[in-house]
Amino acid sequence: MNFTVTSGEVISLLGPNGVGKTTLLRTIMGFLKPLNGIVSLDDRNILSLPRKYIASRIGYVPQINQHSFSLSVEDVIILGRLSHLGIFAHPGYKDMQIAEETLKVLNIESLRHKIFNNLSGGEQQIVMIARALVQKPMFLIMDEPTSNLDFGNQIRILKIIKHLAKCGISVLFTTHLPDQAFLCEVKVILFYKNAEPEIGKAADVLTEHNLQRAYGAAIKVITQKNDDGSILKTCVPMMGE
Ligand SMILES: Nc1ncnc2c1ncn2[C@@H]1O[C@H](COP(=O)(O)OP(=O)(O)OP(=O)(O)O)[C@@H](O)[C@H]1O
Repeated sequence: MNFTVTSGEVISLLGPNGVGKTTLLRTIMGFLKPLNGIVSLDDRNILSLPRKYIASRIGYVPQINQHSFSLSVEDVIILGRLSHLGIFAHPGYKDMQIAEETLKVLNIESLRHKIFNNLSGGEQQIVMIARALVQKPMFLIMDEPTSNLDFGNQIRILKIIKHLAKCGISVLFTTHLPDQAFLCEVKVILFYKNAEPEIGKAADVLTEHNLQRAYGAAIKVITQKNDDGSILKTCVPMMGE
């Protein structure tokens, strides 16, 4: 597969469990060596770039349950600033201010003194997003960022993704909910188990035929009109016989 993520572009990766979405994200970040081909960042092979440089350009939010911190939420978020600091430097006023703003934007100020390990899965997820955002990356990669979140927080994260894109930040995120790709009107990459992935606009790629092919289940794509006249598509998996 071949694709480019331009400034301010949002791409959503969809496909069945185990098809390789996380593996692709880890390869893009240079954690894994590609079996074939090249991942370029700023026109340079990512494998030739120092880890710290990559961390200052790409923020990563892994799938939940991959982190354990006996630190306060505030301290976990501040850790995200490390890629901008010298080896012996301590976070300064500017770093604290960025962390403060991010706590506010994500509406998690009340969690600041709580110990990360004692938070609920959804709360931990939002803190990990905050930790990536304080890096001020030009490119944010998120692996199922809304998987543990209630509807309110799912929408909050999707709005943040749209806001980041408007600010010129590129976002690549995996999801098991095609509705999110429709809501954000993003470009999607739909993976199949035994075929080349399909890349394009959500409305073109996420058809009933393609979704059934990808997930092996009948999925209805329902079109409805919003109050403002705009069209919204939503997916409903069918039980079948
Ligand atoms: N470290 C590893 N060593 C060996 N195989 C691995 C490793 N990590 C993942 N795999 C395998 O690679 C395949 C792709 O896994 P990956 O996690 O990329 O899938 P995914 O599409 O992200 O799945 P999900 O939607 O369930 O998160 C799976 O078969 C998985 O078992």
